[in-house]
Amino acid sequence: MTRVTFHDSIQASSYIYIIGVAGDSGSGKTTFSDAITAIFGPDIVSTITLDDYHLYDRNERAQRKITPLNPVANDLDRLARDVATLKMGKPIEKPVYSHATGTFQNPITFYPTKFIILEGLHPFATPALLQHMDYTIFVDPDNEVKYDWKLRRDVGKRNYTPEAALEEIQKREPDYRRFVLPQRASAGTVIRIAYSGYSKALGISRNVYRITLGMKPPETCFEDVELNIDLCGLFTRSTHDFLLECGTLDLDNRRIRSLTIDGELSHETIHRIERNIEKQTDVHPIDIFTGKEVIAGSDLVRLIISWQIINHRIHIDSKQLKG
Ligand SMILES: Nc1ncnc2c1ncn2[C@@H]1O[C@H](COP(=O)(O)OP(=O)(O)OP(=O)(O)O)[C@@H](O)[C@H]1O
Ligand SMILES: O=C(CO)[C@H](O)[C@H](O)COP(=O)(O)O
Repeated sequence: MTRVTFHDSIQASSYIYIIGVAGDSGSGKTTFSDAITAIFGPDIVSTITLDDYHLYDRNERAQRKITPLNPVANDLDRLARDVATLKMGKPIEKPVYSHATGTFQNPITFYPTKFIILEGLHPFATPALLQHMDYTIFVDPDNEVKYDWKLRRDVGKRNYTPEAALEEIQKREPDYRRFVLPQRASAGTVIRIAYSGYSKALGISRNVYRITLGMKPPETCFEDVELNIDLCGLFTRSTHDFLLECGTLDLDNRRIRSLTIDGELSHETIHRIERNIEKQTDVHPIDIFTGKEVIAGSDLVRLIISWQIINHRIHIDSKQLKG
């Protein structure tokens, strides 16, 4: 008898699963979204960047003295209508904003895939948007980390001078606090990123940060999660320092459990999680870590989040079958 795989059952189902990834500009949303795509496979995942829903181009924003973080500078009503259409399995005519020129291009027809990631400044900022979200993530780096990343990215890839990029960063901060940060309170998952407690240089040279993953208690629990720490290997083979800590995040008047990872773990430490995901998804091999001897916190967090999404998605199907 042929076994039905996760991919087959997802493809056969009409359910469109929406993942909202919110955070400031340059906070690492795309980096996390790309990892989810790599784990699930690009045939069933696509991403919409909400920058495409800006109402004004770069010049118009400057003239109106408004930042893109202000919801009124974005067509969030159109976005909510488009998400509703996609949820019904129908295509949309999606606007396109170019960061290379700071202007709009011709719209494109966007066909829904089974998982759609909406990443940007306001993916669940209004009730109309929030109601369509199946899974919500808020990416929350410390200002120090965020400013360093944004400066490097905007100068390197978006044609800003260092002075202009810095001025933009300072100008945006009040609007970030007022309009984007409040979404953290409704996010199911919060990812906090700080420079490593071992050394700041590790972030710049090896992408190693102190990552804290905060999660609302999940509707469905993980199956067979083992953080397979080989104690013998820890003393004989492990060459890097790392820290794993279970704690509590007090944020936005709520208290959630958290897992903090700092430093570099040997690949063997997370091997068992990878294998479990492969067993559940039939994606063989999940190789986002191929060639890596050591794994950092953001790698592990991407894996844990993907696994939680898989569990939640399977749960939706089983609820529909029962109901
Ligand atoms: N986990 C990470 N580890 C190391 N560097 C990162 C990480 N996340 C992001 N960065 C760095 O920060 C820069 C900005 O990240 P990214 O493009 O993912 O942010 P973003 O939130 O999608 O930005 P925007 O909304 O402005 O497009 C990247 O160019 C990358 O170099
Ligand atoms: O990253 C951003 C928001 O997520 C940008 O700041 C916004 O899209 C405006 O883009 P640009 O500065 O290229 O005109």
